[in-house]
Amino acid sequence: MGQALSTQLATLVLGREARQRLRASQALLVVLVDVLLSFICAFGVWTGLIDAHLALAWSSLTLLGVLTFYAVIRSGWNERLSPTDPALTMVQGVFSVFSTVTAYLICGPVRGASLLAMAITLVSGMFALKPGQVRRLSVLAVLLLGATMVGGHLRWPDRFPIAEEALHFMMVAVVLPAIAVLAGQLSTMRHKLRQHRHDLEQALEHNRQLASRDELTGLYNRRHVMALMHKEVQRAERSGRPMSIALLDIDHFKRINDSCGHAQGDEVLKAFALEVGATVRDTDVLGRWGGEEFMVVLPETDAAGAACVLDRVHERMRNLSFACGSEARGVSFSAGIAAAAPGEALHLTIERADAALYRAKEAGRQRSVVAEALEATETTALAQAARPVTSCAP
Ligand SMILES: Nc1nc2c(ncn2[C@@H]2O[C@H](COP(=O)(O)OP(=O)(O)OP(=O)(O)O)[C@@H](O)[C@H]2O)c(=O)[nH]1
Repeated sequence: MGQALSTQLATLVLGREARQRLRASQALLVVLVDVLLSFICAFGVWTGLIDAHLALAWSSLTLLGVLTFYAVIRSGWNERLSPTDPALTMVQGVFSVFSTVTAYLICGPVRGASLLAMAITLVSGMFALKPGQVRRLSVLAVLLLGATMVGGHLRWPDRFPIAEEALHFMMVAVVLPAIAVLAGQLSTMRHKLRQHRHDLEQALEHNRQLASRDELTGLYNRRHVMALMHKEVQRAERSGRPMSIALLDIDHFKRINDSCGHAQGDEVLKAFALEVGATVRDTDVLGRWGGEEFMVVLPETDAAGAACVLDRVHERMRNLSFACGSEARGVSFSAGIAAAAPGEALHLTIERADAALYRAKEAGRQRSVVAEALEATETTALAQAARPVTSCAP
């Protein structure tokens, strides 16, 4: 209950989207820092070190500014107003420099303390800005403070004695550029880290591919097909809907290798995989079972439906040819189809498909054999014309 309330509150204050939440929380942190600085200012007023009117004006304007930044980010306008820097870091940095310079002007004898706030501005910029931006911000800060010190001394020599201003300026001129240099180093480290993370993600993706894909054809490998098959069997068991598998084997593939070369054999395997993939449904699973064998898993499809799909694949293969020397050759395949029987172990369904494939080869190749339970009925690619077209719809 309490957690739900705090989640709701966090969503209300920061929004939902992760990046915007981060930006809003950073803007709120700046608001918090400026509220605390306002308290310090109030303490300065109370001790008589800072003029009350000036302190009130400074606090009001500063808080109004940083709250405006928060409101712009929370409303999502930042993404429209500043697509290149949606966190508004640079604008907030410039605002902060001006606000700190103003604090320096109004803080009387304790103005040196406001220089710390300038350092905070640049340090916070280190985490979000590019090195060039932090450099520009530090140059702006040094110049603006320098001008303020000179102007302050010329206008009010008693309040801004030359020795103190020179000392403050030297501090600023050393510390702020040093922060800018550190920001550059931090940015390089961040860049390297990002690059490493990117490389790591790519390596992981490559490993994932290797674990589940066949390198030659790009199809799922046997292990992954098995895993997907198990899932499909479970789904079929739950829904009570049919599911079939088909084991495809290219006919006389050894001859292709022997007479056209292994490299051409590889090309045939790739072309074959493409053709089968283009024929089956997107929801079907196609994988390389090994060598010149391929497995198709057909969810929500009974044996007759699977035979139709395989007939379409046979039909398509008739148009596939490849060059073997100066000769154009065709590719055919045989297939064994098995519909998973309710409660049947997957390896038994595979065995039935394998036995049906064997029968297809035995019967003369370039055909599919459907295994029905323990019996098998034969269909040939040519018999497709005799089937009702509707049952063969893709
Ligand atoms: N080019 C190539 N050949 C492969 C690959 N994997 C297996 N083979 C070859 O595929 C051939 C399979 O031959 P067989 O099992 O005798 O079968 P087949 O010649 O297709 O004869 P049937 O299946 O009876 O029609 C073997 O010569 C294997 O070396 C591969 O990745 N690339």
